[in-house]
Amino acid sequence: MNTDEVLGVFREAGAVLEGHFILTSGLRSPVFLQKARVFMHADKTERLCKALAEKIRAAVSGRIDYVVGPAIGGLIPAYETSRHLGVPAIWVEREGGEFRLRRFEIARGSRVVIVEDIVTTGLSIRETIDCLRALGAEVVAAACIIDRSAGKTDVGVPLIALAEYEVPAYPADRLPPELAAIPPVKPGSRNI
Ligand SMILES: O=P(O)(O)OC[C@H]1O[C@H](OP(=O)(O)OP(=O)(O)O)[C@H](O)[C@@H]1O
Ligand SMILES: O=C(O)c1cc(=O)[nH]c(=O)[nH]1
Ligand SMILES: [Mg+2]
Repeated sequence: MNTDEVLGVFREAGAVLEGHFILTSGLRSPVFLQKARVFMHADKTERLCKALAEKIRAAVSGRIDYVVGPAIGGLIPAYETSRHLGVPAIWVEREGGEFRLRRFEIARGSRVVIVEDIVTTGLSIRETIDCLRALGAEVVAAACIIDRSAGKTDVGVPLIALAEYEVPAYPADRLPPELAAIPPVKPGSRNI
């Protein structure tokens, strides 16, 4: 799938929101990709994640033991992508604000691929990598449906994006006036 097709799926699902959004990194943006409105549709999710699984297979040589999804946004795409890769899906979730693998045990040396929904700064992927490496896992790659940094983010492992879509994001103290005029909302689950 190319970027236009991926964005077409998001638009069709009403998942491209406009307003004033507080992102998980604290940055502010006039656009928010509400992936949940895509993932509520199994057919759309299957199409995206099958294509992402094919990109992962082409990019990663050697075995993949687990796909790991960072909750909440990564849960559904990680599960669906793992189905196409034929490997189990597990997830990290926040405990006291930090990602933990609370429900699973993995052997040291496990080769894992992280599957995220959206990447903006890569912060959430880097936190997931820290958690997995502390458990002795080898993070062979990270993947996402849409990379809002359009390839500029460095997460320290290869990042495989189904689509790259550059969207403006601003520090809170450097908002353009048209954005400052709109009351902000924070759709994500960090800190709630
Ligand atoms: O690359 P980053 O700057 O980290 O931004 C992307 C992250 O933001 C969202 O998660 P969020 O913490 O908002 O919560 P969610 O997973 O519940 O949507 C999204 O699911 C990614 O995990
Ligand atoms: O950076 C984020 O927090 C973010 C951006 C976006 O478009 N969608 C999302 O779920 N999170
Ligand atoms: Mg998330």
